[in-house]
Amino acid sequence: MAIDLDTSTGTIPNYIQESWKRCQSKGIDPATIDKEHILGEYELTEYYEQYEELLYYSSPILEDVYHSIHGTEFLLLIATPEGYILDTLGEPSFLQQAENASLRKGANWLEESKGTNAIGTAIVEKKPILVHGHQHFFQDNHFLACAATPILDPDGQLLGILNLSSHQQNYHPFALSLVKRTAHSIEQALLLAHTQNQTKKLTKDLDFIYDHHPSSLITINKEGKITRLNFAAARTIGCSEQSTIGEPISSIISGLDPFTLTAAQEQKFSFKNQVFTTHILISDNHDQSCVILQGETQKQKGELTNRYHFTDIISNDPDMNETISIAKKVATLDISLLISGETGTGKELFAQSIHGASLRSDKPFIAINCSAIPEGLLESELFGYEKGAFTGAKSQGQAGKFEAADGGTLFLDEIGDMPLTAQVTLLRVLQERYITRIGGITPRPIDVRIIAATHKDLQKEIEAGRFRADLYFRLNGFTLKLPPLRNRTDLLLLAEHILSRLPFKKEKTELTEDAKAFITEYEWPGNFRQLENVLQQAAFLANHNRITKSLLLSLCPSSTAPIKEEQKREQKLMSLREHEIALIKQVLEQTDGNISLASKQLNIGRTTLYRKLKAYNLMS
Ligand SMILES: Nc1ncnc2c1ncn2[C@@H]1O[C@H](COP(=O)(O)OP(=O)(O)OP(=O)(O)O)[C@@H](O)[C@H]1O
Repeated sequence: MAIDLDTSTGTIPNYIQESWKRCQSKGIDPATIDKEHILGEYELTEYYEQYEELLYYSSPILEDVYHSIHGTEFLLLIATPEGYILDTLGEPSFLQQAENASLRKGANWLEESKGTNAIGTAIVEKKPILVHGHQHFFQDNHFLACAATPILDPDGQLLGILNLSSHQQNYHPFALSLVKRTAHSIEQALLLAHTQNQTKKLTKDLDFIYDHHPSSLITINKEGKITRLNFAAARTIGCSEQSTIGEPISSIISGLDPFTLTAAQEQKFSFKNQVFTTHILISDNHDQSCVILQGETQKQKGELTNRYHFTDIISNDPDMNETISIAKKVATLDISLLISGETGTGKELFAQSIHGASLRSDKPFIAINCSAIPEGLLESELFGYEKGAFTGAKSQGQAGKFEAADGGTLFLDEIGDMPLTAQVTLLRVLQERYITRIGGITPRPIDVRIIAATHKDLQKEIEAGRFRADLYFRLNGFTLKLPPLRNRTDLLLLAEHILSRLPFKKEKTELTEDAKAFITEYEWPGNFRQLENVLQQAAFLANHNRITKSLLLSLCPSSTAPIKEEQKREQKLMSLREHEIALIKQVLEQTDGNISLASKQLNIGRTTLYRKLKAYNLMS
């Protein structure tokens, strides 16, 4: 039978006429439905996955609708924008007829397959469609009355079609409005879920920004107690998050009174030898305030401020404790000190702590690394120069480290690497307590305490003619020897300390029993710094916040087992050395030879890097 396209009666809606024309132009025969393709289980599952969200949020709503119109002969269904029916819900008495007409899961109801029909035409028109009886293009479907409407996703894109079908005799005039209201409820549910996800994501992003913000951020409640702090704040105040949450901010940061903080006014206070400015952000409900601490580094003429104190030295080792108590005593005596110890044993930590406990603590602590400065420049760095003293000199001249440290402490790191000519000048300065800038004639009095440090055996250096004996005796008012990690009995305490103040980790990281055994037995050639590096990396990589022995082994180059015997140690040091040389070369290449950048990437001090470059003959 041909469809009568004479619509002069005006009873056929336009969208039906348009659809009929589309079907005719495609040559679809209204008398025969083509052999249709019904999705198999596998294909259907793929669609279920693709439209999981639509099905998840629509099914409880469809259940509700089903119960409210229960008893009438109808079928509710959800179809994809590709026309495939994904889910059906209906009265068993009508279900069989519907199935016979292919209103079932996996069937396709695009106009191309089924001619004019509510699902297919709603997909084309993207609006609610009612197709009644003979308005269906195929004769076999004339018994149906179907109302369908698009379901849009939160971005307004077509996500699916909701359709209500019944026998045309049972057609209810409210069918279309029911379908529209139901589709609207599904869209609302999708929108709500979408907004909640967005909010969650935003909260996550804001959390990330808070945690990783370079400023120190501390959130306090109305009672002035800390409710949250970020990594920078934990570093600034030197406490882990676990130990500070719930504590009054004034007990953690003495000098900061939370009750006098206002958004309008900054407050300045002094903490750990630094001046901090607070800015405050007050949240809407005034229950939580975010305090921003901004440190103003007290750079007093020099380049390095005193940061460490004796309280920063972690130890439960009898020898180390003895060294600390001696250091505390000699700190107040205004004599020169020599600190010896392997790399990473804490020489600079001690030097800063001694300065902090000395009568000079309010004056500068200036550090200079004698191995890091090219031989020809060391003297001008130490003693300064007058204008025009040499090519490239600043026109107004420059004060040296001795002048910068005036009244305070000058830390001469790696003194064993100081060239002999500079040793002569240094000795003269220490004897006369005057310096004369290079190229100048005016002697300037200086009042500086010298703390020198070395990882070398200076006695051997003297014997080899590389270090002046008279300078050694002048520097060595007292010698502090720092034990290497392998001789210490408190490695687990150090490890726990390092793990408790990880800048990037909030949860507690634990060591398994075999990891603890490994830590106490391993040789740790890089001492504290190596232990710290390895544990930080391990904490980062650990599964379920548990550091295992095998993880530590993988991070300690060339270590397959704890190494105690001499022979094994030799072997390890050899391969460690090779590994290290390759790594240093690679990083230097990547950083174009920039020592600061390279040392940062290698996570070692500039001093150590210079020393290694020298030792491995890598200085070009
Ligand atoms: N007992 C300790 N307690 C806490 N931290 C320590 C301790 N010993 C060393 N450290 C830390 O180890 C790192 C290395 O210390 P430091 O720079 O003082 O060593 P160093 O002997 O001067 O090293 P280098 O010879 O390579 O310059 C620093 O981050 C320091 O804070």
